[in-house]
Amino acid sequence: MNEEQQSILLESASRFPTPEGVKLSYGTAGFRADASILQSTVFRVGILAALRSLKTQSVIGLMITASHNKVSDNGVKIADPSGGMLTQEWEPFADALANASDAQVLLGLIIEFIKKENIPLNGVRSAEILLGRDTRPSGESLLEAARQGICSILGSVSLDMGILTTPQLHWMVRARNKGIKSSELDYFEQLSSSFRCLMDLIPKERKISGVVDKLTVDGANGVGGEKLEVLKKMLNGLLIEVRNSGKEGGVLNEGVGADYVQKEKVFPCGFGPNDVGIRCASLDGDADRLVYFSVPSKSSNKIGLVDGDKMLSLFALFIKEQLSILSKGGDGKLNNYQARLGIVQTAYANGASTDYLKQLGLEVMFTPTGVKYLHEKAAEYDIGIYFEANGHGTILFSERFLYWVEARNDELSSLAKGSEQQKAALRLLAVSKLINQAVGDALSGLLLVEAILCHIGWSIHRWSELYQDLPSRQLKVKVVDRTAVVTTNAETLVVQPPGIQEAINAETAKYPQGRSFIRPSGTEDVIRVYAEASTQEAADSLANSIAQLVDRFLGFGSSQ
Ligand SMILES: CC(=O)N[C@H]1[C@@H](OP(=O)(O)O)O[C@H](CO)[C@@H](O)[C@@H]1O
Ligand SMILES: [Mg+2]
Repeated sequence: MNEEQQSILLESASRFPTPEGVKLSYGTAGFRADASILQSTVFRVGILAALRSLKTQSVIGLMITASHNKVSDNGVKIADPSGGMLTQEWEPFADALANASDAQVLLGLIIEFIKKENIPLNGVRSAEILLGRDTRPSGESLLEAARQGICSILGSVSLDMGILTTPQLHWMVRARNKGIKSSELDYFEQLSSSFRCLMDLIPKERKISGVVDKLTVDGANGVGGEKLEVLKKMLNGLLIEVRNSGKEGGVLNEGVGADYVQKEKVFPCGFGPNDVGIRCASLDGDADRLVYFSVPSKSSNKIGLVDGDKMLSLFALFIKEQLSILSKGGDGKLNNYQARLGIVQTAYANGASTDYLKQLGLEVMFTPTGVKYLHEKAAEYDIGIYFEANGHGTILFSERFLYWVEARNDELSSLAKGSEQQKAALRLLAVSKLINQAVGDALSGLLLVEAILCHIGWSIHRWSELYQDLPSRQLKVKVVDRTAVVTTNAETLVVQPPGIQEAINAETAKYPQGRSFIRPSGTEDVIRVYAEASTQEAADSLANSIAQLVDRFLGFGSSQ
């Protein structure tokens, strides 16, 4: 870095001092905090994005959002060239940058990192960053801070893509780096045309009227509702009513949204007793999470929740069926490919969903919590389906598999045009275009659910009855130091502190179908407790006992 570059960086960094006494960390979801203290963090993430772009010689994304958090919060995260999350190897550098005490320290860190990573400051390509933000009022000024950070690395270019859902920005970064059409309109066109394609491929005898009745969506008063209003006009054969689109004056995520609906298991604002029986869905604040629900009775605000596990099961059923149809065709040279279909869950997946998936003969893998882990695992398969119970997930198709399906489709076009095999190939290709390959995406997930329900002629109730969720309970426990808990085996076993896992085992063994685990949260200063058992009372009681154990071993009254 020459002197001119250094003095530009120093000058702009001095305009973004760090707030006193704040330590931030690039967790599972990037940096998040009250928006009023984030200017310097976002500025520095702008620098990080520019360096990442130079290092990879690719386009990088920078998204300003705090997802399902309250409206006064905000956050910032990076999309890597593939459209996925920032590589975990750079997270410590992100932490160091965000917490550097002043401009000089910051400059020192950057110079050292450029050297260590061998980042070409004067490479063939200069840095190029796509910027997106959700609807939070603080987004505009934070975006300006990001731009200043990017500009402080000489020659870097930032492109403001406006208000977007998080998955839209990830999708654009991926498309741009692949050299394919990458505008917001291209996104809508790809989703809507692949959805129409799936609908056109529904077998005539399965087109049961009345199934594709209207879908009613809670937009969390955020960006997802706004975008769905645009997308729904481009669809055929599906009626969508958006409530809480943000235009009605409701507050982002307040009593609305996928996180609220999934955690509280009650209907969101804007829904009520008149909605008994209808098919509803809820997006989170940046539209990367989706859950479905129905209102079972007029007399209560309780809902029937259809969560990420059930979406995963529906997708798995459909993909498995298409693969099986495709493998039945005896014709052609290309009919002997054994596609590997893998399912990825976390320990929070309801045990009944895992049993169901295993009964279908599917390979189910577990990773720690956080989509970056699930995504990585799913990418090992020809088709990898991953979901967190809270509704974040997608289906990944390997390049190799897609290449084969394209070739098989071409072969079938001449050998067996219009056959069931060819239709299955076309459906798989359409799903790979509809479902976001970069990251979980509520809008694309919603269209795939709708197309599949229509294809198999299922109501939300039939879907919900796929299996019966085991009663479960989640609790949070405040402890002295949550990092004292060290887990293994996809967070299902505790190895530190000694003795606690044995105590958990002994407690869990008392309950029929009992399962429980504890882990330190990656986004809150708590230990999370999860328990499942054959009845709700038993799950509650098991969770309470485990919480007491946590308190005994790690709480403020403990001797440790
Ligand atoms: C139990 C739970 O829902 N945990 C969430 C939550 O992580 P924790 O590490 O549990 O705080 O936030 C993550 C980021 O949004 C999300 O990926 C994850 O599923
Ligand atoms: Mg989100």
